[in-house]
Amino acid sequence: MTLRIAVAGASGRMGRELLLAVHNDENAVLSAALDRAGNDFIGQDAGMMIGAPNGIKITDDIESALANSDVLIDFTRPEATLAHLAICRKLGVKLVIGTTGFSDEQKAEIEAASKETAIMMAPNMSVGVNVLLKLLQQAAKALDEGYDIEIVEMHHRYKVDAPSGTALRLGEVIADTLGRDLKTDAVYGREGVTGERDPKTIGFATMRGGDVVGDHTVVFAGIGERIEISHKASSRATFAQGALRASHFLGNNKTGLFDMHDVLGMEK
Ligand SMILES: NC(=O)C1=CN([C@@H]2O[C@H](COP(=O)(O)OP(=O)(O)OC[C@H]3O[C@@H](n4cnc5c(N)ncnc54)[C@H](OP(=O)(O)O)[C@@H]3O)[C@@H](O)[C@H]2O)C=CC1
Ligand SMILES: O=C(O)C1=N[C@H](C(=O)O)C[C@H](O)C1
Repeated sequence: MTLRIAVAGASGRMGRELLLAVHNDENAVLSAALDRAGNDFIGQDAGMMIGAPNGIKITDDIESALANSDVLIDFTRPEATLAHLAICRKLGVKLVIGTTGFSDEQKAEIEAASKETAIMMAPNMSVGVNVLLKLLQQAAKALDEGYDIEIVEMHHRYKVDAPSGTALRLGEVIADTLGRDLKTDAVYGREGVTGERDPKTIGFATMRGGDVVGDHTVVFAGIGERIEISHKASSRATFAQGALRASHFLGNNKTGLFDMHDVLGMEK
């Protein structure tokens, strides 16, 4: 069956990559392209974003755009994703959410909506990062005592949220594995006379610059040795391929909240 996929934030960095991925998928068709009201590309042919006109005009009319769509792929901003979510919920359109930077309340709203339509949400849709999340559980179990845990991430100069959604997920997985609570144990950057490191903390360091697609490193630092586990994305195509895979996965589910481990068939 050909899946009808709508893309939100169509003129954005991920939006363009998603348009290309859908264009190249013989089992999917672009059903709509959305962008923000006032965006320069509203009314233009979405295919122009990838040099292949397709007759689908970029629109800010969410409801009309989604009326003939099976799935919406959304890599935008939290407030936009929630506006799209409300319409997806109403129309029963499935949703792949790549947006990061949600508050706890916003995440709860997404979870509630998943009782009415199927949703896949992941801060990082690359296969590599989702394998890294699994490796981390093993490493954290073995390195619980005597190793300080720090998470370092670097992204391009245009990124608006920090730490990255992926870095936060890495921290959550480590905290869950070790029975710790990231809400109390996270330290987001250090400055001045900080005192010695509290062993139960999980530190985060954020760098921004240039065109870095997405680098993440988890450091387990002990006395006499240090383990570093890294993932470096060199192209956004890896995220778009994950989103496309997730869209097809949702085709088989009516409701529920899923993550990339479900999509990839990896053990929970
Ligand atoms: N899960 C994953 O694997 C990945 C997640 N991401 C996340 O995806 C999101 C987007 O990243 P990126 O593509 O680089 O960002 P961009 O800024 O390049 O694109 C965002 C798009 O969303 C649109 N937008 C912004 N606000 C609204 C709004 N209120 N209503 C409708 N549309 C809106 C923007 O329009 P305008 O330009 O007019 O503001 C733009 O087209 C981020 O949260 C990022 O962290 C990124 C890569 C991978
Ligand atoms: O904004 C980005 O670019 C990215 N955001 C995601 C995040 O916040 O983790 C994933 C990826 O690293 C790129």
